[in-house]
Amino acid sequence: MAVSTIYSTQALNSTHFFTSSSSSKQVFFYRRQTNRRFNTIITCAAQQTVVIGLAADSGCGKSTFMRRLTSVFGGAAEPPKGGNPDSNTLISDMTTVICLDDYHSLDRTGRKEKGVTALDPRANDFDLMYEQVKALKSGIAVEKPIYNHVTGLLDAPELIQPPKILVIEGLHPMFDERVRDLLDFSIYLDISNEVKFAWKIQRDMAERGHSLESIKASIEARKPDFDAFIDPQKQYADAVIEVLPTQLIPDDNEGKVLRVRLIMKEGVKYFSPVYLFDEGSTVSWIPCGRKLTCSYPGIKFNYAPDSYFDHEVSVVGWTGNSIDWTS
Ligand SMILES: Nc1ncnc2c1ncn2[C@@H]1O[C@H](COP(=O)(O)OP(=O)(O)OP(=O)(O)O)[C@@H](O)[C@H]1O
Ligand SMILES: O=C(CO)[C@H](O)[C@H](O)COP(=O)(O)O
Repeated sequence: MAVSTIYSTQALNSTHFFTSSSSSKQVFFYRRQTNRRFNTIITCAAQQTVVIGLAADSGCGKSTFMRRLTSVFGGAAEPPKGGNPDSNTLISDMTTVICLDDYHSLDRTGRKEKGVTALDPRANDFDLMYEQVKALKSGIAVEKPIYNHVTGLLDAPELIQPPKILVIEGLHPMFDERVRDLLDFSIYLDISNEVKFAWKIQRDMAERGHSLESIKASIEARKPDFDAFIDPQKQYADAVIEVLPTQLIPDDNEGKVLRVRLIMKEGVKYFSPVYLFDEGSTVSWIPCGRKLTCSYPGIKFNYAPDSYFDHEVSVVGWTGNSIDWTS
């Protein structure tokens, strides 16, 4: 039996955890609460690698979310020491995050020649992805390829040792059934088009030197493949985080205040969905205006059972000023 607490907030009466086990090998996580209200330290004694899948389109916050996730498990996440400076891998005390872009079978030129995007399964090697994730899960090191985002080429492989927690993040962690079956837990970041535009435009203009027009064109060009190959994966996720524009501020143009829905599958082994106040009930909560530091109603929460792709889920939703997980 294993327990890992991902997040804990006293205010919401919520403890979010998942567990993993097998008959022959076991994984144990122990939670030690610190004095700080929102801080949780996790230690882990693992005999089998736990595999977490995180799926989302480009610019939808995978790296940002991953930084928060790995920090919950402890230690700073850094690229492999002494390795390729353009490696996409991040290693911390307990986790290794590998980016599934490394399984692109076609480099940038190859994709251009064949007229396919990186989202297209034909541009990715799912056989190798499956073999390597399976090996790591069984405790075997692998020589994983590197897709170099600076040059657009496939670089020499890097050695990846089996970690306690392996996170596979990228466009397709739940696309191939064999890879999907290796996941102990899966998360899909479902970012609405408006928010995706805002995040990607701000990042790609500031950090990657792209023009507004080229960013818009790239999002549009990817859309058919996104709809065909990326978006459908959310049906398989144990948790979906939907990010939408807020409805709290009428005619909001800034797009800084967001509305988030955490959709948690019921009946997932070792995963207990969080709830507000009373499990199974339907709750809508607007905190007292006198206690808010912003204009009323600055924040709103709700919680209810629901259905999602034919399965039962619990949904916690919130909108307001305090939901930026980038800091
Ligand atoms: N929760 C959030 N709130 C506000 N902004 C966010 C949030 N998550 C991500 N962003 C912003 O969106 C941009 C893209 O995020 P990030 O780089 O994490 O995406 P990504 O999915 O890893 O992208 P890529 O695959 O293209 O490298 C960043 O500028 C980041 O600051
Ligand atoms: O969707 C992506 C990653 O999430 C990238 O577009 C894909 O990996 C190709 O990379 P590049 O544009 O650097 O050639």
